[in-house]
Amino acid sequence: MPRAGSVAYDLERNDWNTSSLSVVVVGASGDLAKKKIFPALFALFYEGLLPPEFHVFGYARSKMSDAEFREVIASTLTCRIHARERCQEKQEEFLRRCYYSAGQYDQPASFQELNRRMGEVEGACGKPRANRMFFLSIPPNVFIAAAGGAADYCSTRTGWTRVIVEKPFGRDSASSAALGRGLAAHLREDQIYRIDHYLGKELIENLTVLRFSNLVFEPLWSRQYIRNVQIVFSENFGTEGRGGYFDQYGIMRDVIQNHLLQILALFAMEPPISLAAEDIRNEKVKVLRSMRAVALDDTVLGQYRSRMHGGRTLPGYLDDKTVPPGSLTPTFAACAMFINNARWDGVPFLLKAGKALHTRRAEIRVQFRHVPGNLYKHKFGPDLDSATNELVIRIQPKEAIYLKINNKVPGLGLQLDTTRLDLQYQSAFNQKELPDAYERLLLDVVNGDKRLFIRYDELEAAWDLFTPLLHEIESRKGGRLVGQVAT
Ligand SMILES: NC(=O)C1=CN([C@@H]2O[C@H](COP(=O)(O)OP(=O)(O)OC[C@H]3O[C@@H](n4cnc5c(N)ncnc54)[C@H](OP(=O)(O)O)[C@@H]3O)[C@@H](O)[C@H]2O)C=CC1
Ligand SMILES: O=C1O[C@H](COP(=O)(O)O)[C@@H](O)[C@H](O)[C@H]1O
Repeated sequence: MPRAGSVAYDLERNDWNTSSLSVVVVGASGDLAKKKIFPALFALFYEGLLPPEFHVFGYARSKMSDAEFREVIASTLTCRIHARERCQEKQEEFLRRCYYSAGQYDQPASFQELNRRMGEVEGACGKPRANRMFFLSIPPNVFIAAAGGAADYCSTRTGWTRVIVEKPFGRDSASSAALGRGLAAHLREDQIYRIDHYLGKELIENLTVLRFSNLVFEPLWSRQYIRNVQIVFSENFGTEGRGGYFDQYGIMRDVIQNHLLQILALFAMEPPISLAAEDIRNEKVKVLRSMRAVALDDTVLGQYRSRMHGGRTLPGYLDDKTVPPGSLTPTFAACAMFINNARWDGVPFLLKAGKALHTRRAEIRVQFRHVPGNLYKHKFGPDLDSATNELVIRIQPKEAIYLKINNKVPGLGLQLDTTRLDLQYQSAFNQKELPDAYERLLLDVVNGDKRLFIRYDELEAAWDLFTPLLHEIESRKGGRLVGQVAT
């Protein structure tokens, strides 16, 4: 999907001559804030993509002064911008705009104090309007309290207030609905931005461009030509200290129900009537509602065990000290899903995700049907599948789009081989690094662009597809895992 414009802040929606922007990171002492949010904000600032009067406020229970907070942020800025020209100078400028306020997530007085500090800083910059963006980077048990604190005591009176919510958005349909009601008690839907960072990845942003701006793909995009679609996520590292969170959720909730299902919806949707957020989200939700819930018979689950690699013993899931002993939580899952509509009837969408596998990779693999009455059939031997055309969209690493085709090997004989039409991003676009997904998504929130955020009804439809299976698995033997496999 093309961006609304190449400029950073959209003057049609935000007049930065008369307004300021404050970004509040709630849970500023945490892992996500340090790993993703601060580096992304700095990258946007470095690129000149944030408005002139821009400030960052950290909020968490940990006690810190502004100076200590700036040190924490400075230690996180080893991001993609690090080696760039004038990075040090820009960092110092960025850090001068950062403030910290300690407080509890459920205490009005703490949020009132945050509001007072924000007002002070915003007031000093002399702009009559103040816009505020909150990123709730905290565990789910304090989501609602913090959303309430931010909305009820820190909403701006002169501009917009927007709140970014991180996954997990509940554990099943009922808890997600409860979370939705909790948020709705404090915020309007148009203020809530449910982030799924996979939607901010470059190749996912490109998916609709590929489909809808090339004549060659869209006519093939249906059951008539596509045999199956595989959406694959694998990581070559395990939970590594995040077991406390992960064990409560498992790979289905952590990756498949959100990241992979969102990719599926974008991949399979009908052409939207425009690129407007609601038109795109209307089409995505139709796909989700046309799907049948995942069946246990169509699912494989597993958990990684310890294994040897390069002379080293890699820990198993249960060796992670943050994982409860004897846990049956799946770290690997594969499931076949089906869309009951005219375009996709009978085509399996295989969603696979696993931690601590051999490689780190995320990709979409589209396998086409065999060529009817293929004149060269005898050249392929008995395994016609090896001659299947396949379109691969590699989301990460080494972003690429390639199409496997059958081709004559040059020379006098008639030998066929499978080769690739290959678009490798690094060489094609001469770009050493792509912006991180959080950069794109944070900028979208600043611009009020919701195309890449999850609407409430999409979330509801997504949980409806997985809740029966998750409940069935968890009711078996009081555990969460059906089978155990070594990676
Ligand atoms: N880390 C990641 O890679 C990803 C995280 N997420 C989601 O983002 C959110 C933040 O993640 P992450 O930064 O890893 O989380 P953390 O566990 O690091 O928690 C963030 C902050 O919240 C406070 N906190 C932690 N536990 C509790 C608790 N039980 N009660 C109240 N406050 C608590 C702590 O701050 P203090 O004690 O100072 O108040 C902590 O620094 C979560 O919802 C997570 O699921 C989503 C995708 C990826
Ligand atoms: O949301 C999550 O995503 C990460 C993978 O993100 P990536 O951008 O590094 O591919 C995953 O490790 C984590 O378990 C999950 O919560």
